[in-house]
Amino acid sequence: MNKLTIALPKGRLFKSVVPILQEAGIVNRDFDDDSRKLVLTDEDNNIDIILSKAVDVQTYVENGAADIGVAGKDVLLEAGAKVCEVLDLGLGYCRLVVALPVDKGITNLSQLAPTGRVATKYVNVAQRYFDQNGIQIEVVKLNGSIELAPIIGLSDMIVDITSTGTTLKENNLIEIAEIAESSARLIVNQVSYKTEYKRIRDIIEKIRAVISN
Ligand SMILES: Nc1ncnc2c1ncn2[C@@H]1O[C@H](COP(=O)(O)OP(=O)(O)OP(=O)(O)O)[C@@H](O)[C@H]1O
Ligand SMILES: O=P(O)(O)OC[C@H]1O[C@H](OP(=O)(O)OP(=O)(O)O)[C@H](O)[C@@H]1O
Repeated sequence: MNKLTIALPKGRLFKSVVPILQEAGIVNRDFDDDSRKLVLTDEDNNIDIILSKAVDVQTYVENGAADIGVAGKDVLLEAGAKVCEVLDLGLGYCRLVVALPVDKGITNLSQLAPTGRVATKYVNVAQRYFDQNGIQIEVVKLNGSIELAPIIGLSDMIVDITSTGTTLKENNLIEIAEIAESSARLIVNQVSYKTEYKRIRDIIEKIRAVISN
């Protein structure tokens, strides 16, 4: 049996995904939260778990460095990675939205000026969305705390994910449009899906059984 490699995001999804893999019997061992190890081997199941930044999981999977991975749909939409998206894990639900300061008095896209400056991590998603809506934008790429940009005048609006809505609210921002919904997806390398089809299907079905319980 060949060794399979599963890439997991180190961040907020990790704690929710590991118990699913354990309950599905795909991995037996425990994973120490405090460990700095980036490759965790489960000898019994012949599986390596590699831990990467959430945005990088799809890169490992697309290039075959990992056979399977877990990535947010937001990240997949942004990267456009050539991977097989095989299962919605129903975790990490959030929405990609356009938001701007409440005090601008704008409540929907049609009230926006024909040009504007947008701060975001999701530059491709944002560009595509505004192109489709005939609004010319300049994108300012940021890597976090996106909500800060319109407050301090770096941008007119933002494209970012929202979940509870707390961050938008606490920074006096209002959502004016939803671009997409997002949740964590199981992704598979296109070649591995063919060469290890039976084993990977078995893994998918075991995970499906756990999450549909
Ligand atoms: N507030 C949130 N609520 C629910 N899901 C979220 C939230 N923020 C992010 N997610 C989802 O979880 C995925 C991973 O997010 P996470 O914050 O762990 O990664 P990250 O933004 O790359 O963080 P870091 O840069 O700290 O590693 C995102 O791609 C998204 O799908
Ligand atoms: O609607 P909420 O429940 O408030 O969640 C939304 C926030 O969560 C994410 O930020 P994260 O915590 O990943 O920090 P970041 O700003 O550094 O990306 C996202 O970028 C929003 O800022």
